Amino acid sequence: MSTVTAVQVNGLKVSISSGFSRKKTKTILHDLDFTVETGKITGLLGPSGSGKTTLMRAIVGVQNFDGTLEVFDQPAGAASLRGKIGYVTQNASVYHDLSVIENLKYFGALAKGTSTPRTPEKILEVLDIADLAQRQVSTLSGGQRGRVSLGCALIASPELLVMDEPTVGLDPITRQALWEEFTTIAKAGAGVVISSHVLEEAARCDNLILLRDGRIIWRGTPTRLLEDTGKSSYEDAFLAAIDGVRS
Ligand SMILES: Nc1ncnc2c1ncn2[C@@H]1O[C@H](COP(=O)(O)OP(=O)(O)OP(=O)(O)O)[C@@H](O)[C@H]1O
Repeated sequence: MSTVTAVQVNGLKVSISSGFSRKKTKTILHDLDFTVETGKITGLLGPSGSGKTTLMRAIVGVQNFDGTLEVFDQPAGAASLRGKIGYVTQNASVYHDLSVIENLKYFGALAKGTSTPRTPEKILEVLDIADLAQRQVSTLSGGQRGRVSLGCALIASPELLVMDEPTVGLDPITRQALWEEFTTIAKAGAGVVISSHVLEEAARCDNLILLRDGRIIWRGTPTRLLEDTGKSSYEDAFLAAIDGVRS
């Protein structure tokens, strides 16, 4: 399978105005350059506040920025990208007063016209939530709700899937199942960008981008991260990289 560039970032900078007169400017992302390819999982790792969510928001087109950010050769946020990108936010974005199947049908209907949606039944099967189909979302546990939210993003068969800590707070069995699903999605040809706090999950990514204070401090494969830092665990390697190894 040939890979194509899903995301091309050059000189990306995000600044936010704050204060009473909005005269104070804080730079959140500094001059980032990287690419994301289809067919691969790109992991965004970094301490809390390092800029992972802001970067994902820029990729999906809901964050102002300076520099160049193209998704499938279109400027981020272009109308033509609608339906091509699935975005899973940290907080489950689903309708709590609808059932699981109603949510899936709704998001599937929205996707019609811009992509070829999967069937709700397929999503229930893939995410192993068929037994929850008729349940109202408000009655689900946090982890179950997260899976439904993921399902609502997956139903559009996005060509680029951007997920902000989709496995946070989930039990190891569910995490394992979801990572298998992410791998399947990437192998089927989509680009997958995923942020995570669980450093051992880094091993499941094809490429890693380590962020600190809005700067990329290291980029490469998981194996190279261990080699470059001389560590045997991703947790130690990450801490070593944060302490100063440069790509
Ligand atoms: N609207 C905003 N106004 C001011 N500062 C902001 C705003 N949005 C984000 N920030 C700041 O930008 C920095 C990066 O935030 P961001 O949420 O992107 O980090 P993160 O790596 O995703 O963090 P976490 O892992 O805790 O979710 C933080 O210092 C945050 O406080």
